[in-house]
Formats: sequence, structure tokens, C-alpha cells
Amino acid sequence: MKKLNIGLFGFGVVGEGIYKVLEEKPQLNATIKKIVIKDLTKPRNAPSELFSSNADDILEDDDINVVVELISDSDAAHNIIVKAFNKGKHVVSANKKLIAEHHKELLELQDKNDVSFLYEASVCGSVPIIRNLEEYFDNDLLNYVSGIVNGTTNYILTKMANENESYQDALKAAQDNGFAEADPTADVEGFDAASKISIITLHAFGQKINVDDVIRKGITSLQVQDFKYAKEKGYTIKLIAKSKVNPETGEINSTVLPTFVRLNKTIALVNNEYNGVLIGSSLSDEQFLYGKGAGRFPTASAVLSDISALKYDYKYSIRKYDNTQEGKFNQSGKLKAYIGFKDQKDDVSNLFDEIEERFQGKDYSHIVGLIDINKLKQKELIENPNLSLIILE
Ligand SMILES: NC(=O)C1=CN([C@@H]2O[C@H](COP(=O)(O)OP(=O)(O)OC[C@H]3O[C@@H](n4cnc5c(N)ncnc54)[C@H](OP(=O)(O)O)[C@@H]3O)[C@@H](O)[C@H]2O)C=CC1
Ligand SMILES: N[C@@H](CC=O)C(=O)O
Repeated sequence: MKKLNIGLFGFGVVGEGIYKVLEEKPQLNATIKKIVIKDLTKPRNAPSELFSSNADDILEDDDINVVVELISDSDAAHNIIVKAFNKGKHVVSANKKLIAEHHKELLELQDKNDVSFLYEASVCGSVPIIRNLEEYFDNDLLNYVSGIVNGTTNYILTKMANENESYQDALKAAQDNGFAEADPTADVEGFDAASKISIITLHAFGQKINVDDVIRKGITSLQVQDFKYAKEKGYTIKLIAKSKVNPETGEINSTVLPTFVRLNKTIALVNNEYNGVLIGSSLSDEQFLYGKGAGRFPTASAVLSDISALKYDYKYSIRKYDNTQEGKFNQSGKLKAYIGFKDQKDDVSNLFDEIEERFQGKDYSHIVGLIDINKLKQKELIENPNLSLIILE
């Protein structure tokens, strides 16, 4: 069996998790030879001789054939991975921000250096979405991939909707549990989910969307009145990431938006840090993948699966992706949306093509109607913290 000598970058929530898991699995024939972290003075639950703060202790060691990159700094991670590839090392990473930003370059470098780049943990933690899209759905015609891909926001929304917990308390608990990013803005403003849907879109549809082109709004503008509205109407609120193909034009609409989900829908049952993804296909209709999307051991399980896959030289084939073709994203379509606001000066009824419902209260008002996807790209709508934008499915 091929021997894997691992250089591990990062010993935080996930890094320490994979260290512990590998310690308990000697049969895997995978050994962590060195761990590079940022702060050498921190106490660690592993022998001190394993640690270094010098990346070259891994990258320049010819005996190390696998780099497992689990750090919180995506720029530093980019340098590490590029150098690792150029040194002929395989790379396993969980860093969705870095991957979504440099996907094309990293895939090219992987091929040029004839190594493997695996990143199952970067999307939906323990849920094997990438491997399924790559292998199982390779020949199936997919229409959409849609669901909950961020554990932190789903944890917060669950606590707010079901336990009347405050946003701040729920966020703090998500951080304490190790679900949130080092800067939780990435979670709560939807950037993390946008990176994940970008990665999913490449593996599902063979098209690369830049993270900035995903229509994105996070959960920070949501108000108690929105949760009250949801309850009255039989919905819950979820942050839904979606890429959907228009069968007539081939164009893809790619969004990360708070969404009212009917309580009897599968996605409504995905709570706390769990993630759930629906895969819509012409042949098999709809399938559902579900599991823990964040946290130490769920994420370590996906990293472990990638490390074991290296034993048989596994590599994503990415057969659907043609890097010479530019995809068409978010160019046309209408969505049914609810917009809530406190102050009448924030009334954006002019943005709607059709208005179905309007409520003007003393403290809070809302409008429901059809809105063109091009209007959803407007910064005045997406980035206005006074507007609560929620899609109706
Ligand atoms: N937490 C989760 O549930 C999930 C996380 N991920 C991803 O996994 C990665 C790691 O996340 P997580 O473990 O939560 O993060 P943590 O913040 O818990 O740990 C980050 C680790 O990175 C190290 N680090 C930061 N900058 C550098 C650097 N420049 N050079 C070397 N080491 C560095 C830190 O060192 P030090 O200890 O010295 O501070 C620390 O050990 C991220 O990309 C994240 O997005 C993916 C899926 C789920
Ligand atoms: N912060 C992320 C961690 C996993 O990707 C999340 O909450 O989903």
C-alpha cells in the first residue's frame, strides 16, 4: 500500500481533528510528519517536535508527498498550495474561499504537475457532494443544485426561528462550537456559501462562476418581523445557495439568498449545523444529500476520505468542465421576493415588476412580488442593511 507522508498546515478546529483521527487509524499508512502553524507559542495537544512556523519545513521536504492545508488565511494557503504542486506534492484542502477564487489556476497546476488536488471538505463539511457530482452524476443531466451549504448561518437561523434566541447569542454559540470562519462575516454575509456554490457549479455544470457574480445576500438584515411573517404563513427561513440551469438558453442563475421554505419541504427539516443539498436531474428527478456541514470531526471525516482516496491515486476528472468556454450567469429570470423594511424611505416598490402583496405597518412594512434578477444585482438592494430580502420558493 502506498505510504502517505503528510505535511499538515493548520492545527485549529479541523487540523487538530484530522491529527486525532489519523492517530487512531494506523492501518491507513498515513503519517503526519510535520505540522506548520502560525503561532509557535500556543499550547498544542500533540508532541512539540512536530510543530514549526516555517512553511518550507514541509514544502522543501522531499519525503513529504501530501500537503493537507487547513489554515484560516486564504492568501497564505494559495502560496502554500501553488508551491506544493510545483514540488510535486498532492494537496487536500478545505479552503473554499481560496478554491473558489483560484479554481481554474489550481486545476491547471494540478494537471501540469501530475498530482491530485482534492477538496471534499470545502463544500458542506461531511457531505460527499463533490465526489457525487464528479462520479455519480457525471452522465446525468442536472437541472439544479440547491440547498443549505453553510452550517453557521443554518445554526443561527434554527436557533432564532425555533428557540427565539437572539442573533448575537446564536452566532456566539456557532463560534464556540467551531462552526464559524475565523471572520464570521464570511458566513453571515453569505460569502462562504457563494464560494461553495461556485465550486459546486463547476462540478455540477462544468461552468466557472466568479464568487462576485453570485447574487448574494446574507442573514444580517433579517428582522424578528420576518420570522413572525414566516411562522404565520407556514414557512421557515433558510439561507439557500442555488445554481439552476435555464434549459432554453443554457444560462445559469446562481444565488445565495435568504428564502422562505415551506415547513413540509425536505430543506425545512435541515437544522442547526447540518447542511442539505437537493440535486435536480432530468432522469432521476430530485435527490437529497444531508449531513453535518461544519465542526471538527464531520469536517475531518471528509479530509480523511480525501487522504484515503490518494492511496489509489484518485483525482477529480472534471470531465464536464471546458476551461475555454465562458459560462453565462444571472442574465435573465424573475424571482418571487419579499422585501421588509422599517422606514418608508426604504420603500423599493419601484424595483418590482409585479406586486402581489403589500403591508404597511407602524413599525415594519413589506412588499411581495416578482422581481427581475437584474434588479437583484443592484447594490442599493443587496447591500442595503435596512432591507430584508427573502425569496419565496
Ligand atoms: N471549522 C469548520 O467547521 C470548517 C472549516 N473549513 C475550512 O478549514 C480551514 C480551517 O478552518 P478551522 O480549522 O475552522 O480554522 P481555525 O481558525 O480553527 O484554525 C486555523 C489554523 O490555521 C493556522 N494558520 C493561520 N494562518 C496561518 C499561516 N499563515 N500559516 C500557517 N498556519 C496558519 C492557525 O495557526 P495558529 O494555531 O498558530 O493560530 C490555526 O492552527 C479553513 O479554510 C475553513 O474555511 C471547512 C469546512 C468546515
Ligand atoms: N463556516 C463554515 C464551515 C464549513 O464550511 C460553515 O459554517 O459552514
